[in-house]
Amino acid sequence: MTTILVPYHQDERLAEDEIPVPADVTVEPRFPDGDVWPRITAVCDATAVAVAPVVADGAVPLVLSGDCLVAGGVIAGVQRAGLDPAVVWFDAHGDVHTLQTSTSGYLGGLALRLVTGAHPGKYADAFGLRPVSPERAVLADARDLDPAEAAYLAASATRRLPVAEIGAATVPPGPLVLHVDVDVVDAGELPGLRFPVPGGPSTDAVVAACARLTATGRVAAMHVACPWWPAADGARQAARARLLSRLVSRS
Ligand SMILES: NC(=[NH2+])NCCC[C@H](N)C(=O)O
Repeated sequence: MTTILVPYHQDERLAEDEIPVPADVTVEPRFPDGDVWPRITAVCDATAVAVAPVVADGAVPLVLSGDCLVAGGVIAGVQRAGLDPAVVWFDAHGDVHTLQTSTSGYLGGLALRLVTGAHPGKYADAFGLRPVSPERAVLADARDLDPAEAAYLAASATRRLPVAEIGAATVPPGPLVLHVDVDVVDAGELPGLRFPVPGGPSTDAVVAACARLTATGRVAAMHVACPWWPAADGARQAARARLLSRLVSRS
């Protein structure tokens, strides 16, 4: 397995140990000056450049970043290797806002919607992502939807499933990209998240769902997004390292 670290939240570089995992490759994009969108898509493009050769070699890259928006880069890298993946999106949130519906302005809250084709001029087109059709995207958990997101999903082909129901038979056929925002895990087990949501599945349940999908042999790449604040102390840092190592090994 090749572990690719993308130590960014949007265009902000994270501190050295903010994603405590040993990495084979660290992605360092070259940023244009100015607007945040070309800077975000520079991260996605550099991620795709790192992912594509690993997939083309028949290996499964594991990408770790600080930000859900990196998912598009992972998917684009898998596409550059000649595959047409569906997406399983583990997240406490829907991430299906548009610039018009977001009430917070947090761009990570648009991430899945961007991957499925929203605002292509700002995102997908900039790094050659072919948007994933909404019926080839499944939301795992997404227990904290804003009203506009609930309205969109009620009419969308993107399905929502509890983590316990995620498995070979319930996800789309063909190759898969797994996107796991660590905030899918119950906030009580993972303090210090940017957008904590209680009432979620345990770490064990999330790791088991990822393991069920890995066992299908259809996982082409995995992205673990860590939108958390810097760890407040050593115990919290150690807990994060344990979570990531379990997700990486899916056991
Ligand atoms: N993947 C995430 N952490 N998303 C957080 C989104 C929170 C909220 N729904 C918003 O759009 O502002």
